[in-house]
Amino acid sequence: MTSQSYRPRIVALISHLSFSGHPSKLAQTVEEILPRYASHADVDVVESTIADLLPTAQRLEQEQNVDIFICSGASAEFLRKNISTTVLSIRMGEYDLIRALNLAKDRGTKAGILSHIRPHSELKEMASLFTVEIYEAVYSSFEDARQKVQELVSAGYRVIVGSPTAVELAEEAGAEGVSVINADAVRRTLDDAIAICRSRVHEKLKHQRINTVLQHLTEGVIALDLQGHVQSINPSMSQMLNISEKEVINQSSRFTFPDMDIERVLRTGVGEDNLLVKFGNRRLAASIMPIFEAGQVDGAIIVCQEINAIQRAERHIRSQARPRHFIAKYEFSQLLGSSEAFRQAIDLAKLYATTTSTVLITGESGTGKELIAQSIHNASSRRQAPFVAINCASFPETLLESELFGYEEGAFTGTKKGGKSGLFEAGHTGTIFLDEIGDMPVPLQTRLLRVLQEREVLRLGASEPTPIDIRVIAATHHNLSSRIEDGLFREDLFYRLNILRIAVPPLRQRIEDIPSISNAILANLAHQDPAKQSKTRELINELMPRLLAHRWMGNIRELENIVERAYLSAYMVEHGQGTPLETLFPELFPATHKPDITPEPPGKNLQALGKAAEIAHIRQTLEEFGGDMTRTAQHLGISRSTLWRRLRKEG
Ligand SMILES: Nc1ncnc2c1ncn2[C@@H]1O[C@H](COP(=O)(O)OP(=O)(O)OP(=O)(O)O)[C@@H](O)[C@H]1O
Repeated sequence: MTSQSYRPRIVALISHLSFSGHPSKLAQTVEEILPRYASHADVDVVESTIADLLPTAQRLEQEQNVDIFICSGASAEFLRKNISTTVLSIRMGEYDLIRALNLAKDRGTKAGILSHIRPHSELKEMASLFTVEIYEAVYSSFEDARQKVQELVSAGYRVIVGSPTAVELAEEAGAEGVSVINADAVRRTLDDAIAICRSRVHEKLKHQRINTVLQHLTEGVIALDLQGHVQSINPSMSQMLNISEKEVINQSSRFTFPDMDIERVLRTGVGEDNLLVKFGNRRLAASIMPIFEAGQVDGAIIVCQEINAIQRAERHIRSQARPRHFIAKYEFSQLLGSSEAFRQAIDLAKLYATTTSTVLITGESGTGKELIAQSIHNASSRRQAPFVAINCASFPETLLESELFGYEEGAFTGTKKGGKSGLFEAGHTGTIFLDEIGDMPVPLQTRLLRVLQEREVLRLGASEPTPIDIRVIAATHHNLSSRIEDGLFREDLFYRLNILRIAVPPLRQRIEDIPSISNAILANLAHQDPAKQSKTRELINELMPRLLAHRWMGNIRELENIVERAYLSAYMVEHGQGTPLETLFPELFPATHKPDITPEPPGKNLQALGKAAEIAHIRQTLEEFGGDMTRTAQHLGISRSTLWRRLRKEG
């Protein structure tokens, strides 16, 4: 129901000393004015004897869902005491009185006015205007009215002015009755009745709306009356205090909140905010606000929240705020390398991207572990959420701890106001990349294990953990098994991390990628200078045998460095400035690189050579043939793929 669609149900209940069954004059008057109410209210006229008044009203109450009864004088008063539905009395107005007095004047007699409960203050003045002697008798019940009429008639009052019942009583006593109730009085009463019904519905709907809000609020709310008694309590508050609505309604709030000075708020009308109250062993943040009605304090409202819930919400908000730098840049399509070994690693990574499990990436420094981690994140369902990366080897233990887990305000000296969220919280719903996990101090490994197991983090100095939803990708260049043996890595953490594993091959095990990766790095560097690009390419081609034979301890990072240097040197080399390549790229021409043993002449059966000598020999031959793998293989009497394998094994 809306307040617009609502139609008040009103019954005009007209009572008589005796009732013939024919509509009375008053009933006819009411019926005549009803058409003007037809569009916005349902009004019925019901007549009964005074003796039948109560049962009739009760029957109507049950059958018709009546909003308001309208009734005259003492009948209204009588009904009000006996039924719960609102009863409005049809009251005479000043104008009705003037007309009645005018009538009495025409009859040339003294007039008795019969008023129900309240006398008319202006009556005396009015009477002098009409030169009529009047007497006002006030009655409180029907029996009282009958007695007053008899007294007036005995005292010589021949005209009695009053309600329809007073008129009947006057006639019964042999006097003339003049009714003050006319169409105007009925109209006024009906207008009042409709206004009351509408404002009640409006209030009811307003209450329903407020109640719906209260029912769904996560904050606990209690409303108190002026005496501090509980008027209502919402489900959150019941749950927080672990008490049922029945237990507290109409009870003094003093027992519920002994720490709160509720009386002072009700007395002074000044509320209090940010209070800390204890309820059992729960800590609540509370505020109490006065409720004003027509400018006067009429009660108070208490709003409570669990401190832990506030802290949780605050952390959640912090972890939702995503700084711009928590973004993964790389995607699988940007990763260079088409060698079998690298493609196998990437295929695995792509497969892992479809899951949310923890991934452990192993491989030497500079092999692209972080790029693979970023690509997994960007190919996963978490791509819209943060990607947070931290190098566990580059922080001292205490700093790493606060970076990862955050801290509460006051956890140690120098803490920020409001504390600080750690990277686990910052990466909530996304991915955290823990680089160099093998270097993480053992005490932090224990805390990390807890995060992985419980999926919640405990800030330093906090008592309540914060739930988090985060995917962990860890990477290390260490051999974790030997770290475990040395007591530097927790075995249980290793098993937690080692769910999905990717081993990224070092560059020396995929030397077939060197030409294409160098080209791609160069194209990226020199895309605005094609001439210089081709000069650099010539230089790189010249260096290629040495690039293929190099040990690449820094992997792609090192290759990037060499290509950059080649780019910067290409000009000098072209202009014959004479700087020998050995000087520009000393790592590619190591003096120590010369094998300790004198190599056998080319073509000698490889089986006869020791392992180190074998590799040295292969490298030298490769150099002699300008990096040409096919000719090198032919010369050595092995297949091209064996040649690849031998060079890789060296790594
Ligand atoms: N497959 C690749 N394609 C393109 N660039 C690569 C590739 N692998 C590595 N790189 C380059 O090498 C650099 C180092 O890569 P990355 O940081 O991912 O290596 P890492 O294995 O995580 O090294 P570290 O263990 O030292 O942190 C990157 O900046 C990137 O430019």
